[in-house]
Amino acid sequence: MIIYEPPHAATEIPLIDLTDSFSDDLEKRKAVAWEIHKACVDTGFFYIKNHGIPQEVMDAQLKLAAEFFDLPMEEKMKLDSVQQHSTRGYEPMAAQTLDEGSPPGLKEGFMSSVEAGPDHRYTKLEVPGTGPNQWPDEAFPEFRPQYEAYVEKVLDLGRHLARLVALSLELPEDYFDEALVEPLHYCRILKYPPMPKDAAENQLGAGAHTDWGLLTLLLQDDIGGLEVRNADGQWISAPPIPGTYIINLGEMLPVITNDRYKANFHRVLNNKTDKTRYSCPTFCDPEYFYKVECAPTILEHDGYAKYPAMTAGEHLRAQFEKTFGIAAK
Ligand SMILES: O=C(O)CCC(=O)C(=O)O
Ligand SMILES: [Fe+2]
Repeated sequence: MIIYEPPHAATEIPLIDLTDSFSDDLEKRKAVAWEIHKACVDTGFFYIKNHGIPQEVMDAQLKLAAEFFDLPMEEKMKLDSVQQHSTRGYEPMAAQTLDEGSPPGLKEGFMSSVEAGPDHRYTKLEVPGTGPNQWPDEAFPEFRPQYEAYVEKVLDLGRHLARLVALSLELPEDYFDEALVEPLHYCRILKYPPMPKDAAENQLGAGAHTDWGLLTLLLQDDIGGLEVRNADGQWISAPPIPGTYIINLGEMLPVITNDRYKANFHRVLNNKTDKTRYSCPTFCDPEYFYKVECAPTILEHDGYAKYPAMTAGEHLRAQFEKTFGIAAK
């Protein structure tokens, strides 16, 4: 029975070893799921190690990010995401305001999502925000194949984590499988330059926000700056730990769990070093039409759903429109 426990005010983000989660022994997988359960209740954030993605692949993705942002501005602007209302492609510096009332985050980005060509069901159904990705094929032909191979690996890890989350909620292990056959994913690379001397007092790299979907798998380099808000409202640091991913829960998990699991606020501080920070968050979210609703194990216990069900894709789209100021289409 999954009872409600008030969260502890964590002072650090737990590090979970995934080795046993790949075991054939269900009890071993459940033991890892229990660690995840505790982290989801308290912080909604945890590091994972021994997750199966080789260090070389992680390093190569961050190197690819640096090489992409080094392209001439003219090449990057050919992929401008906001101009094309697609949210895919290049995100110029300071294009996104995650924290209303604060200056836009001082970061530059690139994002890919589901590759929806003319025959894709999303295109046929005119799903908002859908379409093909924008790749720098001419200026940087190696970029797309490497980026896509990385996304595939991370989404596999996302599916694996979703199975552990299902176990952690006493649900069938495959509870989220259908939603994640073709996840409505977003993979971003982000560049946070050293902060200019004249930056506004409240300038951040990325303003405080909660992520919007199911699970985020964040790869960060060794510069640091990510902070997470704990149950007491204090900001705690999520420093780089080599070889790990930081996993955090998006806004769908509180809906699924009647708030047992947290989608905590996080932000990226001013980059006060003289080096550029690179990160690569991948948002592993359910397919567009998936109905996000209170899970049966929770409903059985609580007797009611705290939130109305929502369609995964509609929720994500609304958040894109809000933070990038894109006109709804
Ligand atoms: O760059 C980071 O470390 C975090 C970025 C982030 O929180 C996001 O893109 O949602
Ligand atoms: Fe985030």
